[in-house]
Amino acid sequence: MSKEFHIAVVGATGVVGRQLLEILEERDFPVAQLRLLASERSDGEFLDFRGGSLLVQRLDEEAFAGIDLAFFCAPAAVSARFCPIAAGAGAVCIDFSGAWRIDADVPLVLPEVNPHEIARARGKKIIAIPGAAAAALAVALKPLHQLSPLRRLVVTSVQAVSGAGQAGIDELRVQCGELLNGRPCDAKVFPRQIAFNCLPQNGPFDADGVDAEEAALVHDLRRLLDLPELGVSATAVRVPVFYGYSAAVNVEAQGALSLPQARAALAATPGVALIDEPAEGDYPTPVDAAGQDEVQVGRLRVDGSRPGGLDLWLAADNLRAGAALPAVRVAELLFLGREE
Ligand SMILES: NC(=O)C1=CN([C@@H]2O[C@H](COP(=O)(O)OP(=O)(O)OC[C@H]3O[C@@H](n4cnc5c(N)ncnc54)[C@H](OP(=O)(O)O)[C@@H]3O)[C@@H](O)[C@H]2O)C=CC1
Ligand SMILES: N[C@@H](CC(=O)OP(=O)(O)O)C(=O)O
Repeated sequence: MSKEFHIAVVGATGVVGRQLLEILEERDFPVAQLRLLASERSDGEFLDFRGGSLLVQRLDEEAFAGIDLAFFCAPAAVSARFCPIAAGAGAVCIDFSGAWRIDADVPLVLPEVNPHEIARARGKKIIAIPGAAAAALAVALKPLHQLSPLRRLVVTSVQAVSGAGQAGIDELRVQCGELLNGRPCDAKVFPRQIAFNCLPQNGPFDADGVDAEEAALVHDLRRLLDLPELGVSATAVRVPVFYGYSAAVNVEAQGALSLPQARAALAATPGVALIDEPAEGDYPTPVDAAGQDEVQVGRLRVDGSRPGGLDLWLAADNLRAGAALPAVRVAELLFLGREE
């Protein structure tokens, strides 16, 4: 009989955690035992898995005994504290948060983009998954970089409220209801009203006015593409969209990027869906990307203002394509030797 694994999911009740359970089920990951962990708020709740109901338990230091693989889909502070504890108990940790991505000793893996990092990940106990924005961008930009090395990017990152977890979704829903009924609304999760608005802020600003999400996007993208010197100018905007990450990207490559070449390279890339029929009004949107495994790319245009210039627009499901699916693929590569 093939081996089955003892798995813990920290943050199982969150939006990423629930998406992860769905994908483990869909892809038939061999699970001997699934231990669902969350904060004390969810202690005693049940979540569905493979037709049954599993109890959610409060995360504590004893939670990782006998666990082979622990997915961490909780806030970064939880990962920072508990990944070493889980690793000490013998588990391999796959972390979705930003806690470990800047640690050069921790592999940052996205199977479509840097599968060679999997070799480095073997033997490591903590492995990081990139943020959803960097993941979607890296998948779409790698084939263009292979055509002509990238010199500089200008990215406007357009992020759904689900990027801020279940609380972000709830805040948009409540604010829409209040405003449509002529009542004032409170902002608790986001810094200002998000309903019917756009906020050029996703995290705290540093002393230079750079938003934490922008800095993380630049860092993760350079690391994934193995281009530490890549010029990236990023602006992250939170928009009143429930699900789906999108971005407008201006690419400057070292040599000319022709449209037919770029289209052919993107169309041939696993993990990319080229949706680029502007005359028929066919282009990616976050609503269409939600629920899909691929990063959708379209609106390809030559940027005639500079040599090697190209503009594009992309959209991807931030929870699925940008987070839970890459994490399960990493687990498949590490534990099952499964290749796509
Ligand atoms: N949302 C997205 O698009 C993406 C998110 N990520 C990262 O994934 C992680 C999870 O995000 P997301 O699912 O959106 O967030 P949610 O807020 O929806 O879920 C957070 C989860 O963490 C649990 N949790 C919170 N505090 C603790 C604690 N002290 N101890 C144990 N569990 C705790 C929550 O449990 P409870 O329900 O009991 O509160 C819940 O299960 C974050 O690190 C985020 O940055 C990464 C890529 C994309
Ligand atoms: N921060 C992203 C979601 C995400 O990718 O999480 P992380 O910060 O761990 O990369 C957002 O707000 O939309």
